[in-house]
Amino acid sequence: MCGIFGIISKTPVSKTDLNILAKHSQQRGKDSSGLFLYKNNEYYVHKADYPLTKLVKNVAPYSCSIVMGHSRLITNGLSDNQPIVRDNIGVIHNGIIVNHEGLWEHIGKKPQLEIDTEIIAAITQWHLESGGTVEDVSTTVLKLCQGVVACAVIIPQLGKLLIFSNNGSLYQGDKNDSIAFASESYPLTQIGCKNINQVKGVRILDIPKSNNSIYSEKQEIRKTNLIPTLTTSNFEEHLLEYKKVSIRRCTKCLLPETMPFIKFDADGVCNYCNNYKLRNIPKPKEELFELVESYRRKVGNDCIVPFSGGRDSCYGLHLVVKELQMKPVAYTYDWGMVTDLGRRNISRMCAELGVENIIVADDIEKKRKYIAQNLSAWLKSPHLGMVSILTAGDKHFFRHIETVKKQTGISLNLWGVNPLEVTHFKAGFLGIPPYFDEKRVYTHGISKQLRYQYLRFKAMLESPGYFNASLWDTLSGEYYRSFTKKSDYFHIFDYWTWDEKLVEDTLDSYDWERAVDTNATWRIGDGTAAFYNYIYYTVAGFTEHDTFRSNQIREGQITRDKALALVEDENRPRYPNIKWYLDTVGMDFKEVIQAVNAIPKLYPY
Ligand SMILES: NC(=O)CC[C@H](N)C(=O)O
Repeated sequence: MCGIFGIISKTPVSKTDLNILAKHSQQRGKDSSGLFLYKNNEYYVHKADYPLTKLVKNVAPYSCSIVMGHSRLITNGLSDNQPIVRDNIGVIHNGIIVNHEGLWEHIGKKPQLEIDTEIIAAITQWHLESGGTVEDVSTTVLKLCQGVVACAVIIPQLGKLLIFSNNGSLYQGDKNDSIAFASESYPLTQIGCKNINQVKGVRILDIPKSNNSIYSEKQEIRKTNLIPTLTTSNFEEHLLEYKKVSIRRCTKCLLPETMPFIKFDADGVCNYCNNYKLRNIPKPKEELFELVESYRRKVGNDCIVPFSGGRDSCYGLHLVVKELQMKPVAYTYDWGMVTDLGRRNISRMCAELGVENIIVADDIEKKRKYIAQNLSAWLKSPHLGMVSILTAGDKHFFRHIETVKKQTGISLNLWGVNPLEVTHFKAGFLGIPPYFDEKRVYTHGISKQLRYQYLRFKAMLESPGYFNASLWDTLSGEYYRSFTKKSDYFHIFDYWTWDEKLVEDTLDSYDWERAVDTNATWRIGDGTAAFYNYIYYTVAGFTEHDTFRSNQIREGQITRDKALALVEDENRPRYPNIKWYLDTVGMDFKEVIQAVNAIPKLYPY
């Protein structure tokens, strides 16, 4: 999530160290920035709506002996920035406190800001007012708050700085006679810290006492709303079509005649069924235990779990911690299309399992602008084979995982990818035939990739708007997705059966949040899915859900009738989610939906 850091020294901080720490923090969030400083016997807060490295340059706090920084991925409260100050207590926080709204009543106080972080200062004050000790502040905060709390709490009146976390996204190290902390260990090694250790629990440091108010510089409020509040209208909701389509389907699974490259045999069974090889047959778990043995470490984390916050990676993280007994780092790439709910589930799981979360956050405004450019181009010449351009930006996930491996020194990756999630059809609509022997692969053959690029280029020529600033972003992401060598990785679901009921029941035990607009639990952390599935359904009469449920039928997990009933429910347009998507990319709901509805259907109508 956000990146936080601090240097607590008796002499002016090193400019080089400060720049390194600020730069690294920015990897974790770059929506806004903040500094907390001590100079001339006073504490100061500076906040800005631009990157932290720029703020450091502008404020130039090089004569200060205490500098703390915050590089924010905004999740709660757009109108506030960090550090927050309340009752003259300063806080910088990484994480999302998922129950903050309910806590205000418990402590008998009222929020003054929108941001969840404020509750940390308020609980601290409440604890101290009720006669609690400084030593126990963190226990009280962590007992009450659900979700990740990795923070620094500055109490000038008492001359104390507390740094604490419930998931380990916080490290501390020594350098000469100063102390430094950061969200990750890597920048601390870069500045040459010794005795670097992970902070799970609390460290209490002495800082100069001051009874004066923390001086807070007025902040600018950003213009682009990165976390729009949902405003709904019946008019818009009614624009969304959901027509029952009468369409020929495979007699065994649900795939319809509009599925690319589908062929039915004399019994009406499709080639996807006839070529299907069972996927959900786990190998003995002992094999995986043996494979990972040499990666285990006595101290520190030993594997990376790619972590989107969706149901499969959340369940995978649970298995890695609870069953495989490993100490993972959960790696998340936030490109601006992780839903608020997805972010909250990331926070819940990491806090509950005590797992460090390394997040790489992209330039969210830019990424969303790219989506808007591509969506506008798409709407000018709608082509189902080009829908995937809307999610091209997330492929940089594969680039950043390499950075995370390098920075943590951990090579082992354990993936929780659902074996039944196969969506051939997206490239199928572009003209790429299904490759039935495919397992879950992360590397596509070069020739397949070239063919894909060729067909896509042809489709792009139909709408010149595709040749926009995002093109390099798309191509470079795909390059990393397809061509970088992947080593030291295993799939959790090669060893544990993927059983939907078990997955959902397990996640419920973590209070995993479900979506308000669908009964489905798949893809609810992905802000793009509701919209692209709306396109597929409206034009082709099926969605990803049909392909997923069809695999479950083939695996013998559910009957065809049950699957049919499920997709009828799951394919319903998800208005709040589609609205969120179009709001975040800044597109007009009515215009976009009317354009989608007007696309000629692929089925008799
Ligand atoms: N990404 C984060 O860690 C967010 C911290 C806090 N919830 C905020 O919105 O600022």
